[in-house]
Amino acid sequence: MTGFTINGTDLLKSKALNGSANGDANGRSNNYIAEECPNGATSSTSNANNANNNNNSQQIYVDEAEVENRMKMVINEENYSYELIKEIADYFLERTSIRPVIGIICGSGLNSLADHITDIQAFDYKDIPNFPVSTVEGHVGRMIFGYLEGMPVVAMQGRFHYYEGYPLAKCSMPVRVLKLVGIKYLFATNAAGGLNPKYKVGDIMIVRDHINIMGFAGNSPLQGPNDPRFGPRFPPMTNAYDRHLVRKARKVVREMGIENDVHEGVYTCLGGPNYETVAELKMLRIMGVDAVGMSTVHEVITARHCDLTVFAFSLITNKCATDYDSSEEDANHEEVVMVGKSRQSICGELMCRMIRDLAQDIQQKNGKK
Ligand SMILES: O=P(O)(O)O[C@@H]1C[C@H](O)[C@@H](CO)O1
Ligand code: HPA
Repeated sequence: MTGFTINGTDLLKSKALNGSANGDANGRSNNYIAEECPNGATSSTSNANNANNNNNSQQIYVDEAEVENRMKMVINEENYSYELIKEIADYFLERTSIRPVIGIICGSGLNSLADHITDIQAFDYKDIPNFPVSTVEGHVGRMIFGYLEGMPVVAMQGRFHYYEGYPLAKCSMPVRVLKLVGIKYLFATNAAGGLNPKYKVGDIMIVRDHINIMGFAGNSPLQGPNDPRFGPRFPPMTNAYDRHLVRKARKVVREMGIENDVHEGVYTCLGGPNYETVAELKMLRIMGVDAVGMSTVHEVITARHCDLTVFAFSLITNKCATDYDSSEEDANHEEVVMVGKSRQSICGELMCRMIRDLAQDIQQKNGKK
């Protein structure tokens, strides 16, 4: 027999059909009953409704936990439960006494942002149980705990991208680990193509907002069952990039005297790994995109879902070509990483000054309490 499904779950393969260890003597373990309707279609009801169910359909009893398990498998093959993420967070908490307030994600070519961290304790991704590994050049693959401008921080030297083959939920799973480690702020950085014609290679764009293009196609890091211990089913994204931190960044940039090289704009993430066509870039520009990349958006969505305060900036590593006769060199990762390295000191200074300023704010706030 085939054709018994609830939410895509093949009920015929369910344990309960063959009698469940958790069920009653008849194998009626839990709530769900699948019915083969006379026309061969499948429907489901709960036990509560079952008393009135006196049609001639064949009833099959299914283990509820099994159904839930299978739903998770169907929706997200690599589901990280709260418990598993907590295990990863505990791995760190048991090995370091540093309790970070800020988490930093280093973008392509921006590993050196973590060079400013002192008293470091580093963990290679490959040694962390259940943690993915970095496969992209320019992403070292290390988690670094330490102090930056006196603030306890943790930095990811290397992030995970959709094009590496990781589902979005797995790409941004480390953000939840950092949340359970105790961070309150997420500082995300990335390398991006400059689509706004005013942007030059080497400029910095403070991210004011994003357009979640992958979300338009129904792909979200929050897809699948929601665990309210992380956040609500339907989180708002109106203040995704904290306005106070954006304002602070503007002030810091003025103090550094680099306001001509720094912009505020809208970032978008595409799936990659290919760079964009001219037609795609033209469309993105019409939509209001200033910089194009392959990361960050899903991390920010995950961070806001668990109520982290987010700041992000993009290093413009190449100019996007919006006409076919453009004199721009074809986008390439070597250039991306090279520009990252050549602008590491300015990006590092921006990060350090932001954290210094934020540390003062936090101290003041704590003093007032
Ligand atoms: O990790 P980020 O977003 O900084 O890296 C960008 C996007 C791609 O991974 C890569 C393309 O060159 O750089
Ligand atoms: N497009 C997408 N991702 C990028 C780019 C780009 O031009 N540059 C760096 N990352």
